[in-house]
Amino acid sequence: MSGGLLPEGFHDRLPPMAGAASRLERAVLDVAHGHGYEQVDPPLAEFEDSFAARLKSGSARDAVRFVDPVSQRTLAIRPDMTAQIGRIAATRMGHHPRPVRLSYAGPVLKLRATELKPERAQRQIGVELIGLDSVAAAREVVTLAVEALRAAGVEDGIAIDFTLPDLIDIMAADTLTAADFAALRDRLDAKDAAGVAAIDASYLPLIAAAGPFEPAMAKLRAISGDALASRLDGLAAIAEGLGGDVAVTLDPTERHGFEYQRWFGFSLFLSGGRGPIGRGGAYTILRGDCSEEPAVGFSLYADAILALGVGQDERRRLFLPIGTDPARAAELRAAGWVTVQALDGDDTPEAQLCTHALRSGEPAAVNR
Ligand SMILES: N[C@@H](Cc1c[nH]c[nH+]1)C(=O)O
Repeated sequence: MSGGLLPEGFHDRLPPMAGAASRLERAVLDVAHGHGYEQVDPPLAEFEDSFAARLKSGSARDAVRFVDPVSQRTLAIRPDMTAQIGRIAATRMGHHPRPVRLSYAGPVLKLRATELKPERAQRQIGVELIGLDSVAAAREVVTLAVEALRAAGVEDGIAIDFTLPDLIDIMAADTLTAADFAALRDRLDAKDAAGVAAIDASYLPLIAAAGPFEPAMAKLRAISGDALASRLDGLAAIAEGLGGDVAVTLDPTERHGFEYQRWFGFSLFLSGGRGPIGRGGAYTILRGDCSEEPAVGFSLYADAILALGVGQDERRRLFLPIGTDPARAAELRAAGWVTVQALDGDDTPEAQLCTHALRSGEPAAVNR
């Protein structure tokens, strides 16, 4: 058969990965629940405009779209869940006192894959805190992301890279022509020092103000003067909440993957991984009545985390020969065993991928 069973970028999750995926999801949502975040579960697809217009600077660019034969309207499959959480907070939960703390988990579908991220069908697990984007709110969300990863079984190797997605808007929008401003953003995105210097050499130090957090912050403070002082103090306070075992870096002009995040954003990495395992930051929700509402949150990318082996517990399965007393079997399950009952006399522990077999009423390791 040509082309395989599934389109490129789609995959089945088999045992034991599918089990690891649901344990990861549970662990993250439980930590969020413990901090007051309650779960919402929006649908897989909705009106395209919801994705395009709910978040300031958001778009439906990444979404697979189709015309719904029933409503005759264009629907989009969600490429990201944050806009849906924003819609819920702004509409059906619009009357709730702020801040509102919500969590979510579910599949998303990207229109295009990239070389670094060939998967189109992915799963997000995240939280959004709606109504505030203060330093205290940001600090809560960032530390929650780290706590959730730890609860999911990540012991070490967590790294956070902070960015200031609207930094250039603040520093340069009023001082450059629109064309130069666009070119500057483009060259900074490409980290092209010669290109930046050709537009305005005074922005060149921004490229150098990247790397380990403290020295990069010092460089950025030196360049940016008073305009950014309060933001940089805020960022320092967020980073301070993380403790010494998280590697913190700053890449102040990084905008890739931060379409709608504004005053601060962050990418999460695990050592050994190729790309980010999550992103987050502060953004603005557009309410239907033209008013705006600040928010902050993060999404973890389950597939990227699972690819690093997180949450795969040792498989321990106990084979129960035919005729095993059901009461004894129940006792063993209550003691934590996974039991696999033989259904006929020909069945074997090996065929059932069992690590143990019940011999004379007690579990014994199967020699393989
Ligand atoms: N949903 C964003 C991350 C985010 C959540 N909240 C704010 N930002 C992403 O997946 O990249």
